[in-house]
Amino acid sequence: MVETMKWENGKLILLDQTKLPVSVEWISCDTYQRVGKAIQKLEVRGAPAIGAAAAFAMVLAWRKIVEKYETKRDAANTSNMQLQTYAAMLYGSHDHAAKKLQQQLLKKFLQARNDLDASRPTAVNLSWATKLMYDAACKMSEAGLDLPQTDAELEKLAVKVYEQDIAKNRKMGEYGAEVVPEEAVILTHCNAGALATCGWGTALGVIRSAHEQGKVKMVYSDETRPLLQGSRLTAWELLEDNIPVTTITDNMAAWSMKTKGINIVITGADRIAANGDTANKIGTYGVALAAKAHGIPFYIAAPASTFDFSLKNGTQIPIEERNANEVRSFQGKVSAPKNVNVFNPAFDVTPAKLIAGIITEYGVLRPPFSKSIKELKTKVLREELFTWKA
Ligand SMILES: CSC[C@H]1O[C@H](OP(=O)(O)O)[C@H](O)[C@@H]1O
Repeated sequence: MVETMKWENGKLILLDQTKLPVSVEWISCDTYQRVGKAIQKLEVRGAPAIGAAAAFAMVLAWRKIVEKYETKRDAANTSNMQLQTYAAMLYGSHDHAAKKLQQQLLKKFLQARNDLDASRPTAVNLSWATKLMYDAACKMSEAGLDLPQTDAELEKLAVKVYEQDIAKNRKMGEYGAEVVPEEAVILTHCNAGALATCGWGTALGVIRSAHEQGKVKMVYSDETRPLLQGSRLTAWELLEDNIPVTTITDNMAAWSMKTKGINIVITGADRIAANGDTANKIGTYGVALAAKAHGIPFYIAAPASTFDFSLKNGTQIPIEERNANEVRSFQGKVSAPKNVNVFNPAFDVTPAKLIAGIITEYGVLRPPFSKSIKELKTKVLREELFTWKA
C-alpha cells in the first residue's frame, strides 16, 4: 500500500501528491515552515494526513527553537551566569532562570502552532494535531522535563498520531465494510484513501476492507475538479490495489447513479459539526443530493479527530477558498478567460439530513447525530488516547 509520509532521521519525507499519477517524487522537510507550505500546496493533503504532517512539523519546530538557544548558549560561554542559566534550562534544574527560558521556548512554539494552523482552514485535524503537541509541551514543562526529554516525548507523540491513524483507519474499514452491500457498486468523491491519511484510508479504507470480503463489484471515482484528486489519486490508488475502478467527470455522477446501479456512496470528511453536518471536498453536497434523489445511501467515513465538537452545526465550518487560477486552467491549459470572475471554494457542507451514517473507528454513527456524536465525544474524552501524562 502506498506510503504518504515517512519520519526518517529527524526529517519528514512527504510523497509529493501534486506529481501523481505521472511520477512518484518525495519532498524532504526539516523545518515546520516547509511542511506548512506542503500543506498549503496540497503536496500533502487529506484531513488525517495533514494532521499527522502537522504533528511531525511541531517536532521540527521544537528542535529549531532549541537549536537557536543552544547556539546562543555556546556564544554565551563568555559569561558564567548566562552559561549557568542555559545549563540549568538544558538539564532540567527547577530554578527561576530555567523556568523563564522554558516559557520563552513555549512562546515560540505557540507561534509555530499558529503558523501551521493558518496553512489551511477547513480540515480540523490540522489544529487538533498542533494543539495536542503544544498542550503536551506545556505539560512537560510543568512536569520539569528538560529539553532532551521534551524532545523525545514530543517525537513519541507525533509517531503515535501517525501509527494510531493507520490503526483507526483499519478499524473504520472493518465497521464500514458491514454497511457495504454484496455486489457493491460504489461512488466516491475526491480522495479519501491512503494518500489522504497515514495509510489504508477512510472512505477508501472501507472500500479496501469490503474488497477483501469480495463485496466490491465496481467503484466509480469522480475526477473532482479543479485539482482532480479523484481521477489522479483515487483511480491510481485503487488500480495499484487491483480494485475495480471507473473514473467519471463530476457532471456524470447523477447519470451514473441512474444508469450504473450504484447502490452506495462513501466519501471522506474534513470537519464534522456536533449535529452531523459535514464539510468535505467541493462537489460532495451535490453528490449527496443526487444520492438522496435516487434513494442511494450516502455515508461519510472519518476518524474522531475529524469531529469538531465545539461547532453546533455546519454553518460555522470555515470553507477554504483557493486561487482562482486553479479554475481558469485544466492540466496546465487555459480553460477560462484570464480576467473572468471565479468562485473556488475547496469544500462544501453536506447537511446531516442527507447522511445515512458516519463510519468511525468507534463504529457507525446513526441519526440523530447530535445524540450519537455526543456519545462519541464521551468515548473519546474517556480514552484520552493522545493526552500526554508525566
Ligand atoms: C480522509 S479525508 C480526505 C478529504 O480531504 C480532501 O481534501 P483535500 O484534497 O483538499 O485535502 C477531501 O475533502 C477528502 O474527502
